[in-house]
Amino acid sequence: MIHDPNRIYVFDTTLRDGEQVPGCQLTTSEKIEIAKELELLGVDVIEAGFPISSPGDFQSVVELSKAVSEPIICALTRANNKDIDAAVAALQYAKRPRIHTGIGASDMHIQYKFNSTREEILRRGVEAVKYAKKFVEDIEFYAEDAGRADNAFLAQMVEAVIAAGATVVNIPDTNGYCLPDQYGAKIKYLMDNVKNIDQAIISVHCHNDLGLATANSIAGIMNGARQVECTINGIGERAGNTSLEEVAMVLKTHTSLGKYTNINSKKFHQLSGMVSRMMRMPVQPNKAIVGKNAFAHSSGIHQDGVLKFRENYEIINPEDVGINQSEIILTARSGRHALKHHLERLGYVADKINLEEVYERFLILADKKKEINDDDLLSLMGEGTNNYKDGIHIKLLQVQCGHPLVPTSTIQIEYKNEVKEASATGNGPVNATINAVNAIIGKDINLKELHIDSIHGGSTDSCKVTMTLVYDGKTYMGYGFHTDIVQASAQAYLDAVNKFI
Ligand SMILES: CC(=O)SCCNC(=O)CCNC(=O)[C@H](O)C(C)(C)COP(=O)(O)OP(=O)(O)OC[C@H]1O[C@@H](n2cnc3c(N)ncnc32)[C@H](O)[C@@H]1OP(=O)(O)O
Ligand SMILES: CC(C)C(=O)C(=O)O
Ligand SMILES: [Mg+2]
Repeated sequence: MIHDPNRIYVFDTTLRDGEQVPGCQLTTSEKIEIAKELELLGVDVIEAGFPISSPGDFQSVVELSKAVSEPIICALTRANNKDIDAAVAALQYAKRPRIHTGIGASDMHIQYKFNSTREEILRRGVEAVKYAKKFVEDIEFYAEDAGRADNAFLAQMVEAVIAAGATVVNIPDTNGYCLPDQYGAKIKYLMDNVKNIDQAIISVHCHNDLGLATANSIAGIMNGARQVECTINGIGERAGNTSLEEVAMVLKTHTSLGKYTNINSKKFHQLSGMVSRMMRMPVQPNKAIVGKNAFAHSSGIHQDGVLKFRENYEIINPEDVGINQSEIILTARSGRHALKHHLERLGYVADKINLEEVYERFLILADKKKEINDDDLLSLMGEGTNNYKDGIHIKLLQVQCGHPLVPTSTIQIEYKNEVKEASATGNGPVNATINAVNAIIGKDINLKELHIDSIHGGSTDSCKVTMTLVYDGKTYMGYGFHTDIVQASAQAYLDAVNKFI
């Protein structure tokens, strides 16, 4: 244990509370894969399962104990000997085992779940800690539904279980009921009123029924809790648990709080995807930190602001959570700055583009489509007649080909208000067309690569032509779209030529 009071221990319960969610059950090997990633993430404790619950969960705790060396491996039990025996057996290979036992602490649970009394429940909790302590040194006690429990009784319970040997005491807001100031005050009450509180670590375990799990956890930490229980992507019973990535980033972003964890946040993006895929549990797009849109900007004013200075609209550097860079999503709400940004990314030279004209057509397309992707942009640039100020435009194109003709192309192009025409032959209609263009512009151009793809497939489809030209030692890309392969190729060639002419 580290004795710095500002070091917050991260207790990950993705594989226990997270895995309780319907449909999220994992095989042992999937659990091991996630556990190894959690170890690399830097969590301090991995709650591996509830061994009494099924032979499969028991075996998972056994195998995980063997596979993971650095974090503490924790197993959950109810406050009874049978559950604890199972946990002890499952943890036999753990290098640093912990038993997490406990019982309901609210009057609601005491009366309506256990049909019991405070005294009896307190006795059962203490007995469980004492029993578990015979086998494992590190015992965490949970006072279930502590969020709704009477503070004076809770303090009595916490003091008694610490005296019985609990090393960590978990104060769960099991039903996500508390407000942040209530929950913070509850932790403070315990810190101020439990005589032996310095002999244990207080842990926060908050559920998200009112969307307050992260806020409550932070409130608990700021009032003396030194361990936070959480899950990747915030998965867990009902509305979920506190999300690990949110708590870690709150503490990292607000350095003035003076608290820190051992978490390597650069792994968040990858690990969130892995947990989501394995548990078949999609992450909501607007989820903080790891949602698809957490670093995506889609309205023109924001996009302009981000492009000018990232921090105008980003409080977190995406690289800090494992995302290369934020995204500028083109929609009908985007402006010219965003459009220009993407066209430049695709190789178009800004001061050669007729931005006003392209933007006008972009808006018409964007009103019909939710999102404009690269193919749409290339299509807009390939199909437009006035995309380039002073650029070369095709006025006419005619080809003759087929067996046994010699492929011949005649092209008329307009450049700076002058129309020029040439004909040429080639080994095919595309080659003939390129030769005809070269005959007009008279430059030494090397066509390095040519790709022709249909966009969706089928002979009635539009095709996309991508060309790479080398001119004067520099490489230029060009794109063309058309249902006619030769027309699309001529467009792609001139698209690249317009970038340097
Ligand atoms: C807040 C939480 O997340 S707690 C963890 C929740 N996770 C799970 O429940 C998943 C694993 N659970 C299971 O596999 C099963 O429920 C088992 C194996 C634990 C128990 O199964 P069963 O014996 O069939 O009991 P069942 O689940 O129907 O009922 C729970 C029993 O445990 C008792 N119980 C509940 N919590 C506790 C506790 N902390 N300490 C002692 N007893 C408890 C209930 O009062 C009830 O007992 P009763 O039969 O005397 O009324
Ligand atoms: C088992 C306990 C810690 C729990 O998950 C809760 O109270 O939410
Ligand atoms: Mg829980």
